[in-house]
Parts: sequence; structure tokens; C-alpha cells
Amino acid sequence: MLTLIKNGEVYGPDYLGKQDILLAGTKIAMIGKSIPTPEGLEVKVIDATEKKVVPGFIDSHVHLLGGGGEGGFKTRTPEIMLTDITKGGVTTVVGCLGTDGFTRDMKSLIAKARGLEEEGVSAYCYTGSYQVPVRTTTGSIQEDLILIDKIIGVGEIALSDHRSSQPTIEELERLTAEARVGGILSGKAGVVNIHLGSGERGLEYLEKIIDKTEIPPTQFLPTHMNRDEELFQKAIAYGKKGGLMDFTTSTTKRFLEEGERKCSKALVRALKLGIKLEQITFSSDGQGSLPDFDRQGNYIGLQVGRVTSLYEEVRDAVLSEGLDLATALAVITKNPATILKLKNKGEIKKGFDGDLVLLDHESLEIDTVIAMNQVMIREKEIAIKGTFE
Ligand SMILES: CC(C)C[C@H](NC(=O)C[C@H](N)C(=O)O)C(=O)O
Ligand SMILES: [Zn+2]
Ligand SMILES: [Zn+2]
Repeated sequence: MLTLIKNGEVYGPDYLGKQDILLAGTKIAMIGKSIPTPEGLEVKVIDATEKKVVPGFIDSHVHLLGGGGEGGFKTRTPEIMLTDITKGGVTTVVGCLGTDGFTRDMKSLIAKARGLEEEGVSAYCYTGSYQVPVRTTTGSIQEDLILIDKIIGVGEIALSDHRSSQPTIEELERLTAEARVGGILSGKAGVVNIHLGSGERGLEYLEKIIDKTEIPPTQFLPTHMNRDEELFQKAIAYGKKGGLMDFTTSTTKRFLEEGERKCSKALVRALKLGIKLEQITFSSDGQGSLPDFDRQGNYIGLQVGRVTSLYEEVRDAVLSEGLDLATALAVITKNPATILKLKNKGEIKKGFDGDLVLLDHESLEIDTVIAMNQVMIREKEIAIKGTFE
């Protein structure tokens, strides 16, 4: 199937100017000025005049099965549906388990990722959950990475949080070493997605491991680094040592009042403080719980994370914080693709996957979403059965 997207302002995420883009099969076949409509072939032509064309968004931390439970059974959060993902312009997700790594398991997570792939988006998983030792599928982290295509790393491993399994630094070193070697042997990132709570120890374990072992800082993708000012400051110090930082875009009014840093502002501040753009990503924590505890650790209530918050924060960074679009887009396109070694993802380049989002020129609202050259949302209309094909 051929799709010709005409005359859009293209950000790959770097600005490429007015270009036509030809999609063939599931790939970007050509990018160029005024590509002629191929004769005698069935081509879907999309007029992107007055639109910006950007890479499909990558959400590196989504509770595909739902999560939660921190307030008891009634607070389990719901499984994600395809349109929860595509209406946010997201065309690639990485699934994880959280606090409840007991009633939700890796077999279900892998099956859910496969289901989403059948529906047209790209989906991967981290093996494990908050807990250490990591509950794998094959019995070993290395074999999960080597044998199960959907598994690209380990997580979300909880540190500095009252809900963590209180792992020792040796246990964390060991599982990270296993993830690294499993990644190397399978050509994957083998990244360890770390859940940071607001505990005093903060990033201590990670700093010690990258200081005293051969494990590089890029082996860790620590998330929730914007959850409060103290952790944000620690993240900046960690970033100066080459550490990566992922900011969580799902939030609540109360969290922001309690000191959580809004992602659009955290991005601008981190750049101003000298953190390099390629060290920074956003992820949504979609369908994960956003639980509230008092100072004594008593449960107060919870809300549910939304994948749509991912691009909302990027759009705010541009419209409210004055960041340029190419810079803001990088944290949900090229950066996660590079860090997680997601081949052919995150950029508008010949040979890369046909994952594209068309934005309204002025409002930057999502207009059309194309995943693997299938139109999932067209002129803001959501395809009922997933795609318009
Ligand atoms: C970053 C904050 C706001 C949310 C964060 N969510 C999770 O980690 C996922 C959740 N525990 C689940 O298992 O569904 C948190 O709880 O700290
Ligand atoms: Zn988390
Ligand atoms: Zn989470």
C-alpha cells in the first residue's frame, strides 16, 4: 500500500522544511520536494499543506495491563485500549508492570503487546516489575532478552520508595549486569527502567554503580525524575555525570501543588542547567496509578495515568515555555528510540518505519496519526475499528 503525504512542514524531529513523504509497505520510502503521484498504482494521497509532519511518538513507560492496587483491590487501574494510545499520537509503546507484579504477569503483558501489534501500533515490554529479584518469563533476565523478541529491557524496578522491595545495591548491580549482557547478546538496549520514589537515598545506588563498576550510565533509564524538587535537583547532578533522566507526564493537580515539576517546565530548566537534550526523555506512566500517600505512608487516593499527557507536555513546552518544536519533540521521538535501541523508530528517515503524526500548523493539535503506514486517526476522527484501511 502506498501513501503520499504532500507538502507538509516536516520535523524529523530536526526541521527538514516543506517535503513530500512517500510511505510504502510499513516503511518511509522517500522524502523529497514534490514527489510525483506514482502512475497506475493505488496511492492514498494526504494533503499536509498547513500541517506539520512529525515522527510518531514513543512512550517508553506504559502499564499496558493497568496497574495500581495501592488502595486495595478496588483501586486496580484498567487495561489500555488501542485508541488511548493513538489519540495521543503515540505509535510505539513499551509496557511494564508496577507495584502489583503478582496478579499481573509477564505472559499477559507480552500477550497484550502482541495484541496491540495486531491492531497496528508497535509494542515492546520490560521484564519484571517493581520487585527484586526480577520475576522473569524464562527464569533468567538474559534469556528473557535473548529469547523473547518483545522484551527489550528490565523494569520498572523501584528504588527509594516505601513500596520497593528494598533491594541491596549488590542485587541491583547483578540484575543490571544481567540486563546489559542479555541486551548485548540480543542486539537490544537491555536498559533497566528504574522507578524513583521520593526517598532520601534518591539516586545513590545508581551513582555508586556507574562510579565503581564498568556499567555505563546509559544502562539505566530512571523515571519519575520530576516527582519533586529534591529529586529533580539530584537528577541534574546525576545528569552532569552522564546519567539519563525520564520525566513522567501524567500528573494531578495535587501532585503539582505538592511540588511535582511539570514536565514542560522541567525540560526547559534541565536544558538551561546544562543537561544535554539527548539525556532527556518523557514517558506517560499511562494506565499506571498515581497514588497519594500521607507523610506516614497512609493511602489517601489515586488517579490513573494517561498516554495523552505525553504529547500534551511537549506541546506545552512549545506553546507555553517557548521551546522550539524540534527540541521538544526529541524527548518523545529520537531520544527514547536511541536509548532503547528501537530500530527504525523515532525519526523521519528513508527506511525508517512509517510512523507519522500530522499536527495543525498553529494549534499543534494532533490531526492525523499513521502507524506502520496505516491511518489510525484522520483529521481528528478516530478510526472505529482501529484503522481506516
Ligand atoms: C510518578 C507518580 C506520580 C506515579 C507512580 N506510578 C507508578 O509507579 C505506577 C504505579 N505504582 C502502578 O503500579 O500502577 C508512583 O506510584 O509513584
Ligand atoms: Zn513508577
Ligand atoms: Zn509506572
